[in-house]
Amino acid sequence: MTHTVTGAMPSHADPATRASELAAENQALRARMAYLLEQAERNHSIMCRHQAFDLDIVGAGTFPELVGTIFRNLPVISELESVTLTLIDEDADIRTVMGKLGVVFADFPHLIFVEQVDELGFDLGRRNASTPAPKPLLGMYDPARHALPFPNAPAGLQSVALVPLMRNKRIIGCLNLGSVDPTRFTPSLGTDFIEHMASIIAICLENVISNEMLKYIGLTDSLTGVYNRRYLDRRLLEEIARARRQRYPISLMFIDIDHFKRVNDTVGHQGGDDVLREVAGRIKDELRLSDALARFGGEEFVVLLIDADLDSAAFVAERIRASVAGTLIGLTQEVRLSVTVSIGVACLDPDQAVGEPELVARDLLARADGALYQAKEGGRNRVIRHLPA
Ligand SMILES: Nc1nc2c(ncn2[C@@H]2O[C@H](COP(=O)(O)OP(=O)(O)OP(=O)(O)O)[C@@H](O)[C@H]2O)c(=O)[nH]1
Repeated sequence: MTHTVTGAMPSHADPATRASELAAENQALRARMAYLLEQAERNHSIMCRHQAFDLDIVGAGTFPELVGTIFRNLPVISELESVTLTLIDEDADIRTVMGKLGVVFADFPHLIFVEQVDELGFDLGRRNASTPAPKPLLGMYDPARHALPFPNAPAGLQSVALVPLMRNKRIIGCLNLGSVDPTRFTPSLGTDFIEHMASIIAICLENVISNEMLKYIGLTDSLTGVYNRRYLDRRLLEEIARARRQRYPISLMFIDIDHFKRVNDTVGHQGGDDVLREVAGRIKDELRLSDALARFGGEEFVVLLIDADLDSAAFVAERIRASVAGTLIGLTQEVRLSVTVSIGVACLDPDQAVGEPELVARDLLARADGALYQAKEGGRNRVIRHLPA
């Protein structure tokens, strides 16, 4: 929209003509003012929406909360038809950890992972510490060229901006913006605003990913990759509360590798570690996703089974026992070991789970541990249930 305003030219016309000229000039100035005001208000509103967005993403505490906020809010506040995010995840660490923390990637169809930075499509040349960050790529949407950043492109997509996400001179991914307006992203457009937005998103992503990684490390056993005791203690309290509310039983297994000292003595500590990893894997293979497996320390594992009574827990325990005992564990081509486990199982009946959750948890653990002791005493390589009195 353009407005032309008549300049204040001296007029030699008669007073009536002069008055009507001034009135027209005045009206044009008012229209111009109204237009500028409208623009200022619009810009102010965009600024406010972006500030609110920045606060939302800075406040996101988890990875799904952050990417969810970006995909939900950015298209609305920026009036875009498509917003996607590509993250570089060389060794699939982000996907592995987020998956273990319960992130369901199917919930985020606009989240794309690539292994290598050159898959993002920027002209990177030879980069070193002083090379400036690559500039955003703006231009017409090309279905073939933009298939990776826009896997589910909305109908009528016309122009796109691929904005690198930088952290400490390193490209961590790309923010992909798409519009049905062909003039929205043209190569000549200034990119300061979208670069600023991408820099905030990059900081938030890095923070949240580091936090999730730390959370994961704090809750898992570094040797076997299964949960650790701290996680299980916490989860057990939550599950006791939920089982009481929803009135279903939960069961707990104590699993201990038999004569593990002998294993260490025979194949050394490294070999013993390999056996621990293999046993953890075999236990895991027999469990449902909702069950939790933790290494409790040494050669002892605990499994928490949700919505499982004593019979079904003992059935799973028997499968685990058979799986460990059934196939030799191969440490090298030559060294193959026969390993067995003893398992104690106890169940928490929601009707009897009264009292402080900490005491209920301690009692359940003690009952399963007591059953394990009986399994050891009874000759090992067996499952013993703790029968309610
Ligand atoms: N390789 C390895 N060994 C461990 C680890 N943690 C504990 N151990 C060993 O596990 C063995 C446990 O031995 P014990 O508690 O005597 O029990 P056991 O030999 O398994 O005998 P039973 O449980 O009675 O069948 C000890 O030798 C520990 O040194 C570990 O992280 N790696």
